[in-house]
Amino acid sequence: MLRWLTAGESHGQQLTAILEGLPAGVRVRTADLDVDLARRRLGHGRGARMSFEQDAVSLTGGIRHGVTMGGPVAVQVGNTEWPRWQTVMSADPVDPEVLAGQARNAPLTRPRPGHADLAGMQKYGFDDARPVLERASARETAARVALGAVARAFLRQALDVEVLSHVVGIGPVTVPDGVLPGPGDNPRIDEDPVRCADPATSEAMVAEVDDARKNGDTLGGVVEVVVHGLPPGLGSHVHWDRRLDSRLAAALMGVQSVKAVEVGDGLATARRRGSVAHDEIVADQGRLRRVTDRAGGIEGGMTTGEVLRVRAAMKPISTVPRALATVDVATGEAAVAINQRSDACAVPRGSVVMEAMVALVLADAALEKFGGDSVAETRRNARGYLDALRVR
Ligand SMILES: Cc1cc2nc3c(=O)[nH]c(=O)nc-3n(C[C@H](O)[C@H](O)[C@H](O)COP(=O)(O)O)c2cc1C
Ligand SMILES: C=C(O[C@@H]1CC(C(=O)O)=C[C@@H](OP(=O)(O)O)[C@H]1O)C(=O)O
Repeated sequence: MLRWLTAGESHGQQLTAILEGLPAGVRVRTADLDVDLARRRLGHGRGARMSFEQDAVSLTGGIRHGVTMGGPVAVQVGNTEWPRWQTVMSADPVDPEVLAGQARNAPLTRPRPGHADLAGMQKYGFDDARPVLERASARETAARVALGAVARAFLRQALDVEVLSHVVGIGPVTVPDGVLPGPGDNPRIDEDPVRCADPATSEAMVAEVDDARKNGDTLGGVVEVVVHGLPPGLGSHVHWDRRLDSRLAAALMGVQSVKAVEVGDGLATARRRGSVAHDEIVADQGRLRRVTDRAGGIEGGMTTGEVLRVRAAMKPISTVPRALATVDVATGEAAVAINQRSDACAVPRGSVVMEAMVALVLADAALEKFGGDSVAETRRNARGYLDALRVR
């Protein structure tokens, strides 16, 4: 079983993440994590913070000379803005007079509709949104992306699996049907300002983001994660919490701002007749494959061996510059919501986070199926299984 956990606040000293259960022998370097962390900072519509802050990543456990040793992999993602926040976010108590002089420490009492502020303040008994937003913030996704890079290395080395993603919708602008990136397409997609695989749609998406920003507004959208090279049989039909679709949905729903998850053709499938909803099976050079992939590579809670496609819909950023109505909880009076700097649209950045979540779930499902205390053993087990399938 692969387990992972993150800790840390948006303006804290660092994020900390642990990945437990990975076999020995996975080749992974700090530079591999840097690549994905840098991808998570890009995209038209990103906020100011993404350009001046850096992710200072270090691998602090589980890896020696670029190879995992079988113990928990520990990662730190330092926040380069920490010197400006170390008083306000100090773990130890600070002299109240020193704190009083810090403008950043002023209580945030005008909760933003759409963010975690109000529900978190009510639930935890705070008069200030700071302790809520610090952990609710998607800054935390940097830690997940760092672990996702490790999971991605394992999937590649054990199974030749490639996880990639593209943006299929921003606000009302959507890609035409049938746009499906191939295994080597991520670098090309990364070059696009909104990580869209279709150049004409990308231009319209950029215009939509510019228009929203000009009007003091924000946008959400839809991301599709595409996985090539999966064997059939990851996940299981036997129990709801072992189904791969259920595990993927939970992982993607667990990303800040995700409001819907769709597997394969998802909602469109519900509108079709059965005769044109499913993927017919043919024998092809000793292998059983599907003529279409409407199911998005999952049937009965298990991979089919076809391309996996799963979509996540992100709501618009809740820190809306044209600030929304709220109540100042300090006075009980009507007010406008907290509104400082913010992303206008985080969908391109979000797509990299979704890749990480999918990579972690798939790495877990692969280890459950094939086991292995070393990546070589996992690979051998997977080969044996695939050979047996071919014989049958
Ligand atoms: C990559 C990423 C970046 C985000 N950036 C911002 C942001 O700059 N400002 C903001 O208000 N919300 C941002 N969000 C969304 C908030 O984190 C989200 O609205 C909040 O956690 C509440 O969402 P929930 O209701 O889904 O939990 C971002 C989300 C993601 C995934
Ligand atoms: C810091 C990151 O994202 C942040 C996520 C976020 C939110 O509310 O989710 C709000 C913004 O932070 P701030 O309000 O301090 O400008 C984003 O910059 C990051 O992704 O590294």
